[in-house]
Amino acid sequence: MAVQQTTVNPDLAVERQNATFNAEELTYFLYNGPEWTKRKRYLQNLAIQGVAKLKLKQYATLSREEQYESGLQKGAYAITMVKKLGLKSPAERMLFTEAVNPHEATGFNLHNSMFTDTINRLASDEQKEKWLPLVQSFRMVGTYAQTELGHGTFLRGLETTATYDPQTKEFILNSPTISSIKYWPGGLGKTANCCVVMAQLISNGQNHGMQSFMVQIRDYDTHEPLPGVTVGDIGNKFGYAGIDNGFLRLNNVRIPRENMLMRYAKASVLENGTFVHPKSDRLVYGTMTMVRSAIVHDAGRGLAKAATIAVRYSAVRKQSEIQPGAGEVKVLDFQTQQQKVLPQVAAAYALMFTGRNVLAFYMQVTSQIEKGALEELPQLHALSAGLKAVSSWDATNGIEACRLACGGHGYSQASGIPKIYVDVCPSCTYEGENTVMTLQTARYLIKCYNQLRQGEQLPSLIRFLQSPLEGRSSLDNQLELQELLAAFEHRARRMVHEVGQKLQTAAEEGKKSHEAWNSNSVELSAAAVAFAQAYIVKVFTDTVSRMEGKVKAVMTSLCQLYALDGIIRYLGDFMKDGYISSEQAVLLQSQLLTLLAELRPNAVALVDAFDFPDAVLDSALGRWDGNVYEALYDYSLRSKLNEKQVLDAYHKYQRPFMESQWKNCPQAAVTSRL
Ligand SMILES: CCC/C=C/C(=O)SCCNC(=O)CCNC(=O)[C@H](O)C(C)(C)COP(=O)([O-])OP(=O)([O-])OC[C@H]1O[C@@H](n2cnc3c(N)ncnc32)[C@H](O)[C@@H]1OP(=O)([O-])[O-]
Ligand SMILES: Cc1cc2nc3c(=O)[nH]c(=O)nc-3n(C[C@H](O)[C@H](O)[C@H](O)COP(=O)(O)OP(=O)(O)OC[C@H]3O[C@@H](n4cnc5c(N)ncnc54)[C@H](O)[C@@H]3O)c2cc1C
Repeated sequence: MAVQQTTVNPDLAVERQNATFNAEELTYFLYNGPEWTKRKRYLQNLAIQGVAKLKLKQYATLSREEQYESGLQKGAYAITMVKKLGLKSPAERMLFTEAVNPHEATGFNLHNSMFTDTINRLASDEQKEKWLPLVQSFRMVGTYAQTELGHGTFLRGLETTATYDPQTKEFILNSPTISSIKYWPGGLGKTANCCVVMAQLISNGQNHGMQSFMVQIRDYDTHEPLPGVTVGDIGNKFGYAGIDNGFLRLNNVRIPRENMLMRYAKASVLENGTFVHPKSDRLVYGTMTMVRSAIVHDAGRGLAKAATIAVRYSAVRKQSEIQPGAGEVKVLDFQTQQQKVLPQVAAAYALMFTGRNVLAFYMQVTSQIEKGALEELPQLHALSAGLKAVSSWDATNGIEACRLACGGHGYSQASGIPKIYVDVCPSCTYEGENTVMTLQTARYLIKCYNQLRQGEQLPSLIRFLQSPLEGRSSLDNQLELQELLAAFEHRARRMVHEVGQKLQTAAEEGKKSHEAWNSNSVELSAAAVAFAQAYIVKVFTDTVSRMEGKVKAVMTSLCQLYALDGIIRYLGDFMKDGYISSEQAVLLQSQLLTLLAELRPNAVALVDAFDFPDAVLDSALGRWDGNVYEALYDYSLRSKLNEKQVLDAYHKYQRPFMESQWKNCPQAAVTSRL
């Protein structure tokens, strides 16, 4: 029987009353004003009511197969409604879809994202004209098949081949080895009937590197695999149960010449098999850059949900006394608890702001690329790769910190946090494994360092590298945002210069550059992280400068907390060259604690401002009304194990085992009750 509660837990209500700012105003800032906020709420309510009508069981109680089915059902519903409502903007589509299947990946995910985006980006106008109507009407359901069993990171090592046959004007696709089997693409196993396959293009006996090809893998009507195609689901994973990540083996599968994606037409294979190089070999990597840019905001939003759950729960969970005899306190009143959850709130805001910023940069560079100007592509690649790594690492660690902050109940699926965690943490791996991504960023930073040595001007993104290395931080207890930013930029500058110098020395000593690179790669990766963190602090400080009134005051403290938390975590980096002195370090540590106390009364309002509906959080602990115990008990009553009092497993295994144990025990036969 469901336990009903309508009133708000007074412990949570009082938190909202005590806030020093109006959470609604911050919500307006996050969602571009009152009108957009209204629209967001309208769309999310519509989605939630629509899903309720589907009468689905709670996600956490479903088996893998049921989660896959529920994913398709909800995915289909979301797509139908998005079309019906005519939602064109990515933000509207994201908000609607998030409310339908929050952190529940579906078989359609890759169709809607990487598959469609790759066609838009890499297909010629004629190809788009042919495919997009089929894609949009779901006659074609696709995915992005790049990774193989043997290689995900090293794309030049991919083994799938597309060999051009000038006689028939076809490509012949093959997976020549076990390690060349495509492995991991989302929706490939059971849902997709087509995919963009990344394969080595071989023409006139020459390998021209990775290109993309449209390959039909299943019959449009029967959905059976086509001849030469072996395809299936890869099996259960750490999470992502709703999505059929798949394998694909191709054996002499022929596709017409026109199925090579030919947007950058000069990259196409002429009928006689001559290959004409595109303006940049890296244009074929464009979809990955787009998703890496999008991951930053998604990581922040995932962390924001976990932080909402942990903060609200910490404000209603009472445990132990601070003052002996004075009664139990909210766990949020413990300084240690504040130190666990408040930096996560700060990081969530920081990543969401940065995510918007990098997406805007992505759009700007993409429109330049469309006009043939590729100058800013290296900056975009370096920035998106580094931010993707730092944001997904921070969100993953932060979500886990939030789960631990919820004590035992955090371990229950009812908390909602495990579902968020398993959805966010693979972003450390997919779209470029994080360490590999930081090393890509480092490659760019070192290039800039070398340009600087040649006396060249650097692009604005990286201009802070030009400032002098000497100097000391002026940080004091005012925690000026510009001083905090200066500290992050100084640290990044020092780290890039230091490792750049090491590479330079190695070169002068005649060491091979690739060996020097590998033996300095821990430092190179750390320098890239420092660069990305400085960028995030910059975006956060710039964003706060555009705020007003009480919201600005609170967000300034939150920004200070974000920066201070980073400085304290990486204190060695900041002190190494004496930029921050021991006295300043002591001061900053105590300022961090002061900030925690200062922000404590606003903790609930800060997470309320994210404006997540209960259905999106899907959490007994993070619910708006704070009635967590009723919700937890209700969740338990609905456990499948509770559908019967005595389970078949009792008769099949437990009872026979018990009997086998007690048969030699004389006392055991005495009674059936104690
Ligand atoms: C819902 C989840 C769905 C998930 C889906 C997936 O996971 S899908 C699967 C996701 N899979 C992955 O994410 C796979 C990850 N792996 C990769 O992306 C690549 O193999 C690599 C980048 C690691 C190396 O690539 P490489 O061996 O070709 O490169 P290199 O190191 O020899 O550098 C050569 C030059 O290229 C430049 N450059 C490189 N990338 C880009 C770019 N995107 N843009 C622009 N430029 C780029 C680089 O800066 C360098 O420039 P420089 O200095 O010469 O001027
Ligand atoms: C949930 C999920 C969904 C996915 N969806 C898709 C999809 O839709 N389509 C698709 O094509 N793929 C997909 N992938 C695959 C994903 O893109 C790859 O797993 C990812 O790119 C990492 O490659 P890898 O698995 O080969 O890791 P590896 O490269 O084997 O990484 C193993 C270790 O080696 C290290 N390493 C590797 N190379 C270097 C280097 N050069 N320098 C230093 N260290 C290195 C890494 O840091 C890591 O510690 C998905 C993966 C997951 C988990």
